[in-house]
This record gives sequence, C-alpha cells and structure tokens, in this order.
Amino acid sequence: MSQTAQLLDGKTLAQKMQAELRSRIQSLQAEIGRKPGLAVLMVGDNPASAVYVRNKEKACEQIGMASFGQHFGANTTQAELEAAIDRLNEDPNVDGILIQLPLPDHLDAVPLLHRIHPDKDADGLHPLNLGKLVRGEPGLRSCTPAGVMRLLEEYQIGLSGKQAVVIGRSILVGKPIALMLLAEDATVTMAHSRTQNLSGITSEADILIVAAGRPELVTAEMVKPGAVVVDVGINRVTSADGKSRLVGDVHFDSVQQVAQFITPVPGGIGPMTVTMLLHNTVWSYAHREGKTHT
Ligand SMILES: NC(=O)C1=CN([C@@H]2O[C@H](COP(=O)(O)OP(=O)(O)OC[C@H]3O[C@@H](n4cnc5c(N)ncnc54)[C@H](OP(=O)(O)O)[C@@H]3O)[C@@H](O)[C@H]2O)C=CC1
Ligand SMILES: Nc1nc(=O)c2c([nH]1)NC[C@@H]1CN(c3ccc(C(=O)N[C@@H](CCC(=O)O)C(=O)O)cc3)C=[N+]21
Repeated sequence: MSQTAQLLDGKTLAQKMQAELRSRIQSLQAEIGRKPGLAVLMVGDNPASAVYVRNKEKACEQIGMASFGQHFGANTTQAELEAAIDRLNEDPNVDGILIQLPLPDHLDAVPLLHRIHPDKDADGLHPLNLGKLVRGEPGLRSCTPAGVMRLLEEYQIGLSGKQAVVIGRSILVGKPIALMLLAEDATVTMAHSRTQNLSGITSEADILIVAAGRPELVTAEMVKPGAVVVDVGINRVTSADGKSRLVGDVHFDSVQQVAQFITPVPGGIGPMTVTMLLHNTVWSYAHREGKTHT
C-alpha cells in the first residue's frame, strides 16, 4: 500500500488568518476612522488574473477592507497607467496598490512598479522592498513567496540546513522564495528552463517549491521520498471531456504517494497569496497611520 502525503491546507490557514485580519481591522478602524483600502489595477483580460481579482475582491469585502478595483481596456497607454498610479499614491484612502501581471506586450511593467509608493507596495515588487528582502530587513514582502513561508511555518516544517530546490526564477515568485528560504538557513538551488538534469536536482530536495507555470511538470520520479512539495503553479487546462479545470505544476496523484507533505491546487498557495496581500495592505495601513506597534 502506498503512503499518502499530508496536505498543506492553505485554504484553512487562509480563512483563519482572514478572521484575525478582520478583527485587527475592526479595532484599528475605531482609532483611525476609516477602513484600509486596496487598489488593484488590471489591464485587458487574462483569465488567471481574473480568478485572482475576483477572489481578492470577495476577501476584501469579508474582512472589512475597501477595494478600489480599476479595470483598463487592453489598449490602455503607459501614460494612462502612470496617471492612475499617481492618483492612487496621493489618495489617503488607499493603503495598498497592486498591478496585475503580466501586462499586455505594449506596456512596460518595470517603470510602473517603480512608480508605486514603496509604502503602498502591497505586492512587494518595488526595488526598495526587494532590496530590503535581499538584505533581510523588515519590509513589504511579495505575497506568494510570503504565503509559501507562512504555510511551511504553520506545519512546523524545519528549513535550517535542509536542501531546498526552487523551480522558477521569476521576480514575482521564484527569486523571492529562494531568498526567503536562504534567510531561514536552507541550502538553496534555483532551477529554471536552462537547467540540465532537472530531475537529478529535484530528487535531492528535502523541500521542493515549483513555480514554473508548466502543468504537471513534476512527477513522482523527480521527488525524493519524504520530501515537502509546494506547488505554486495555477494552470487552467481543458480535460478530454471538454471541461476546464485548474492544475498545478505538480502531478498531484503520483507525487502525493512519495512526498511527506504536499499543497493541493486549488486550496494551497492561491488562497495564501490572497491572504498575504490583505495582510500587507493592513500592515501598510497601520504603518502609514503610525499604529505598527498596537
Ligand atoms: N499560487 C499563486 O498565488 C500564484 C501562482 N502563480 C503561478 O505560478 C506559476 C509561475 O508563475 P511566474 O513565476 O509568474 O511565471 P513566469 O513565467 O514568470 O516564470 C516561470 C519560471 O519557470 C521557469 N521554467 C519554465 N519552464 C520550465 C521547465 N520546463 N523547467 C524548469 N523551469 C522552467 C522559467 O525559466 P526561465 O527563467 O529560464 O524562463 C521561469 O523562471 C504560474 O503557473 C502562475 O500562474 C503565479 C503567481 C501567484
Ligand atoms: N502582481 C501580481 N501579483 C500576483 O500575485 C499575481 C499576479 N500579479 N497575476 C496573476 C497571478 C495569479 N495569482 C493567483 C492568486 C490566487 C489565486 C487563487 O485564489 N486561487 C484559488 C482559487 C482558484 C479558483 O477560484 O478556482 C486556489 O488556488 O485555491 C489564483 C491566482 C496571483 N498572481
């Protein structure tokens, strides 16, 4: 009989954390006199982004946060987005600003990310906040990587001295996760599309984090027995019966038979990402209002 891995249940932890944020907002709001506010800028119609935006808006409402979603047409100009960011930077009711990535090809995300006020950078992608991450200083941290770390902490998964392998090196996910694992004293290897002998490398991992955007890339043969497997991937695929469903970057059914812990998709890192975004916005709200230590 094959053993089955324990689930790292992001959905349940996310709900618990959102309940805590809700009561923190209630007490801060009484002192500050307004709700925290999150603004999400979305351009065009990327289906993965649409799921995320919908979940964020629902969660904001549930915890008592104002959401200022702005949806721009696919042919919006760089200047229009710059003007929108400038307005949100100035708006005292806005504590967190997020630009949904990727943007359409005619737009350049980097100068827009630089333009967000670093104190309102709910996604932790401004160079100042990325620099703080590199140095190990407190600051706003990217939501998905922070969500991964929080989930590992909840299950008391030790990282010090462990072999950690991260597949993917994007600035949004892979690179910051690797830095956070390093800060916890893991020995970190970063793999990417040019990596040779990927399965040789992943087979050595005590902790395997997968953020490649390739449906079911990681199969059981690539995983060390007893490893902790975190699946960041969210891919919409169409099954043989024509129905569309979400799958991760890990082949869940086979990998759960060798891993000790595994995150499901959905119900794993997705809800944690949404929660860390809310957490960052509440943190900015408290920080901007001088209430960080209450
Ligand atoms: N759960 C959540 O909350 C979130 C989920 N996601 C999901 O996570 C996944 C990754 O997102 P993101 O980092 O933004 O994606 P990117 O496309 O920006 O980066 C993908 C990375 O994976 C690497 N890669 C691609 N194919 C392979 C391969 N066959 N073998 C090894 N490495 C490979 C790429 O290498 P190279 O650099 O060489 O091109 C790149 O570094 C996506 O499925 C996305 O939808 C994203 C954000 C949040
Ligand atoms: N600047 C920026 N930051 C991001 O963090 C970012 C982004 N852009 N662009 C798009 C990707 C994708 N992403 C998701 C987050 C949560 C879910 C999510 O909530 N998923 C749930 C629900 C899925 C469902 O509703 O079926 C789950 O996995 O259980 C999905 C997708 C964040 N991203």
